Amino acid sequence: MDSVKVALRIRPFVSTEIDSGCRPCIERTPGENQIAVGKRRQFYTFNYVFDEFEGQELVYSTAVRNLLDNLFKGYNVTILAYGQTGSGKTYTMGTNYDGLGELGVIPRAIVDIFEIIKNSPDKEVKVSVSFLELYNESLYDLLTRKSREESIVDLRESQQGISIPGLTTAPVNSMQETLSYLKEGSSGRVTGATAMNATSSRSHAIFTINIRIINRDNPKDAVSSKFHLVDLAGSERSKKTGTTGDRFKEGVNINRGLLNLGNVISQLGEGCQYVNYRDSKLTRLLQDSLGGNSVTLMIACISPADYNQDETLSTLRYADRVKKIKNKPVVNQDPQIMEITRLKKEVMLLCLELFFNFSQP
Ligand SMILES: Nc1ncnc2c1ncn2[C@@H]1O[C@H](COP(=O)(O)OP(=O)(O)OP(=O)(O)O)[C@@H](O)[C@H]1O
Repeated sequence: MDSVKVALRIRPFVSTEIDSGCRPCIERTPGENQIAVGKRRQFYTFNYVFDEFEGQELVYSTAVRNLLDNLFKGYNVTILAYGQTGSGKTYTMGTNYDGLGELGVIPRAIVDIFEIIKNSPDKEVKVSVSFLELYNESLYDLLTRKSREESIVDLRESQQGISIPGLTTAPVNSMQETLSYLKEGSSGRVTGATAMNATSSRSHAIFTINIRIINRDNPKDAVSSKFHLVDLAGSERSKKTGTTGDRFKEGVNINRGLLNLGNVISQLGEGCQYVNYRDSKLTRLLQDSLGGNSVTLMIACISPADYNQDETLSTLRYADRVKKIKNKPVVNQDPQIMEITRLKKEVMLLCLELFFNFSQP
């Protein structure tokens, strides 16, 4: 089993691209999961490629449905939608679910999870959900009834792993109930207009489905897993998105989080003993779902337009780094051990500094 897979999704041209006379810059190799970009024909291959003619059902049934098996076996599963602003992440994930139109990944997965539970009478399955927004390095609980200012929560790290005290974790018993939480939470997410997308998501949205499966014949036989469905904020260049002021600051934070995520992913790929999860909230939050006992799918979303070719190439390079992780090493994430290593490094540096100071004539 590959623990990391990458799917590429090319969205259709949107009306603004058609109106401004954009030309396609992506060519798909027929019958292959491969594309060529631009006049120089730079080739990229992924586990899956979905072009503009392939809809939500095909994306879900090909790349996502099979991951649910892992979830029910006790693996943490993470799906990350990555791409520049306006490339189709929210559409693909179905994060802004309103019950209308073609369903994205999250609502389809919810439907299937409850179908699996219905067909497993020998198991008692407990499901709960939470919905977080990471905006400007602050975490907001999207399911709380509190005011926006009071809905800020924070991460706590202990030997048991990462926890978020005070986060609403709502037990759910049906598909309808779960979908209503998705709908309720997404209505509170921060959006803002950039030159590239009128309702650009300015935050990372993380919808989490927690599952506990207990064997009715043997209650000691139980497994727990987490399904993180992450709609990342758009990677962007402020010049192109035309952002200034608050929007610019948001952009800086978004890009920093995505850069750290990329670094963590590279370190996992290189088999590094220590991984810098601590550099951003996004990576700390996803720590137990990126390393170790987990399965990850990245859906890299791109626009087909030549106007966006540079951003498309940067998304493809990012996705290519992710693809290189074949099987994640089980990484020592014990915060105490990481802290000791950090302290050891500091002591060594201090000793060196002292040595050089004293050896000066
Ligand atoms: N595969 C697709 N088929 C049809 N329309 C699509 C597809 N993907 C995206 N779109 C449309 O493109 C527009 C931008 O998509 P979306 O808002 O999902 O982008 P995004 O990557 O989430 O942007 P941001 O990062 O700014 O939030 C929307 O109008 C959406 O409906």
